[in-house]
Amino acid sequence: MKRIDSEDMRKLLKVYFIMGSVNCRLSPAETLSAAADGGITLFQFREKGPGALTGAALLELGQQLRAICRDKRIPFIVNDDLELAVALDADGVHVGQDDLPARTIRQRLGEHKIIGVSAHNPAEAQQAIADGADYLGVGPVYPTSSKDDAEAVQGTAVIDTLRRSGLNIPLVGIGGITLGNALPVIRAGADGISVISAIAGAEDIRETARAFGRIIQSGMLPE
Ligand SMILES: Cc1ncc(COP(=O)(O)OP(=O)(O)O)c(N)n1
Ligand SMILES: Cc1ncsc1CCOP(=O)(O)O
Ligand SMILES: [Mg+2]
Repeated sequence: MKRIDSEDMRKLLKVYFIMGSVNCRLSPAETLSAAADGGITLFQFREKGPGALTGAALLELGQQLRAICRDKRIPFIVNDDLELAVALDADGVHVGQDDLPARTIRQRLGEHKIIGVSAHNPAEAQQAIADGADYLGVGPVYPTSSKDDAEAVQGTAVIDTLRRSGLNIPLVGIGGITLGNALPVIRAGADGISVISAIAGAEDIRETARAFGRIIQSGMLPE
């Protein structure tokens, strides 16, 4: 099977929801099901941070969330952990600058899986593309409390810089994105937004996911 087409990738990135058990107010299964009902377009299982599950419990949660994604027809990406991704038959893997190189992931998974790479500047983006990345995660755009070791806040300027340098690869902005500040990320050139807390911690998860979709689709804030 062949690599995902760039235009199909852009569609999947519109509302990219990321979470693990530590991010959830409800159970992870309830959280993901509600977000899926609200129309998220891609999901990343990121079991990370204080209190994160390991071993059999990690695998069990991964299997549960993977099954929900299959049922709702949402592609399932695993953060960092290539072996977990293989065990769960994930649709792809996301890696950062301190993780396994995208080239290694591509060699192991083959052409048909989705590979995402975090990039903070044009040089990292170029390397990711050369290594076979299908999309980039760029940020943190705004301050975030969901990642202790996040790089410095970059604002939307970093996305603008990447696009002005001629890079056309599908990309999402990430970090501190809310319903109120998502539009500038899209206007700077991102194909979508990637969100943990604004969806996982929302009072109404389904409606919040739905509202993100409307904003990204229309390019406008609701009345
Ligand atoms: C879509 C997306 N973009 C960026 C990241 C961050 O990846 P990384 O820099 O490896 O940090 P961790 O998430 O592993 O802590 C991401 N996970 N997803
Ligand atoms: C994983 C990650 N990478 C850069 S910022 C971030 C956390 C995003 O979480 P939130 O949407 O809650 O700010
Ligand atoms: Mg990582």
